[in-house]
Amino acid sequence: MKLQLALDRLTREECHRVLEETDAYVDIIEVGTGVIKEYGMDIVRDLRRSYPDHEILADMKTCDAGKAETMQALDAGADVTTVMAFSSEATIKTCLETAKGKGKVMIDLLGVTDREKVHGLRKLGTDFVSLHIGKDQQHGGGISSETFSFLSDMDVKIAVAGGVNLETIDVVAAEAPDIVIVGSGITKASNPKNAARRFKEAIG
Ligand SMILES: O=C([C@H](O)CO)[C@H](O)[C@H](O)COP(=O)(O)O
Repeated sequence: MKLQLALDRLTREECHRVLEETDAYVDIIEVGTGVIKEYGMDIVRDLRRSYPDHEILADMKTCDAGKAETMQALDAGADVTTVMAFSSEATIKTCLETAKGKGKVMIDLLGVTDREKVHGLRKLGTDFVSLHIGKDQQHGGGISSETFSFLSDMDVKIAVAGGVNLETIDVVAAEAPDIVIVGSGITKASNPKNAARRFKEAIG
């Protein structure tokens, strides 16, 4: 299991500050959608330069213009970009084809409740998805073991995101996803370094 740190709702300086404290425990640096909206591809290039040995995911949340947005992210130095599962098949196929040989595409299942949709994504060539409970949905609870039943028996690489905290990490880790994504559980902690260390220890 890998730990992905989601940098969301932070200034450029705060992104650097959090990473200086936590990088030893983080496998994948996620440049969050809001941070990209604020600073553009420049922040992806910036973090690529500062962290040449880390995997970097640009959370583009692409839903159209798949070729241009995938190239933007990968050209800026991201290893992984994201596309929304609810996008058209044409967009998802374009993202997958564009990234071939250059990087990876994670398909964000935010809002998807139909397992047939995931079967359809598999037919398009998807092998990497994220189970995601969005920020605005988290008042109903974050990720739990029930979230994982949605993908039971599906042969895909799974990342999981959405309000994962130190109280829920053991339940999440027990489901053994490939990647656990944590944002505010680390970035808003009183001691981000300590929090990152505890998440990393919990996922083994
Ligand atoms: O993708 C995310 C969300 O949609 C905001 O852009 C977050 O990175 C993801 O939810 C993880 O953050 P936390 O929920 O704060 O752990």
